[in-house]
Amino acid sequence: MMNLTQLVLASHNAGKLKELQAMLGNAVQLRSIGEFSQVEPEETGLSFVENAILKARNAARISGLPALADDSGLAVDYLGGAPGIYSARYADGKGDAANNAKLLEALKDVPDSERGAQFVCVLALVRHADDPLPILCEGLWHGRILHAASGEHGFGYDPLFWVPERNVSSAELSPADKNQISHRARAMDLLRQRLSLK
Ligand SMILES: O=P(O)(O)OP(=O)(O)OP(=O)(O)OC[C@H]1O[C@@H](n2cnc3c(O)ncnc32)[C@H](O)[C@@H]1O
Ligand SMILES: [Mg+2]
Repeated sequence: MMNLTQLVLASHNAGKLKELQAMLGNAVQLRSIGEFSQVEPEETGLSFVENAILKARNAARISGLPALADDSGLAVDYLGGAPGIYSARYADGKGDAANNAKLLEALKDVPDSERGAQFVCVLALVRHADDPLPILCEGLWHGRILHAASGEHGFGYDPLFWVPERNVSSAELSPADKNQISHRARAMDLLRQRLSLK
């Protein structure tokens, strides 16, 4: 279908690169878009799908290579699905710690029964910048927002995300365990099937 030995990952997030490369194993080598450009495209879409496609096209254009993008985020039930596609910018670009602090504040005094949340991941793969048929795969991971951060692994909102099937936070899972069950793992399973990898 395409030369997958040279796939560029359209992400400036080191945590994503690590997880996606671990999931792909030796089948495909991901090159970071950071090798080609430090400029991050503006994520102007209204959906995870639109932003994933936008990032993939931008990376393919800059690198001249097929590109994989990951647009992801945390949708909190009590907040009507926020921060959602704005998860990275929730605290106005001040970073993971500020995002987490803002989320805890927004859910202050909200009982466990109303703290449900989903991690969402959309992967978009384009063969070239103007590809008329991007491959799209999505994954959801259901959990609950904790009252305080816990755990050192992962990145982003992981310390606040309670994983009911394991009784730990997502940041308390080993990287290998997270990569078996996360939203990103589910999306990647679908992508592997679509590409006939495995
Ligand atoms: O757009 P790129 O360059 O890929 O990097 P980014 O970090 O800006 O990525 P997004 O725009 O997709 O925003 C994703 C947000 O959701 C968070 N997030 C996504 N997946 C996560 C995960 O597995 N664990 C914790 N937080 C996650 C992440 O920390 C960001 O705040
Ligand atoms: Mg982003």
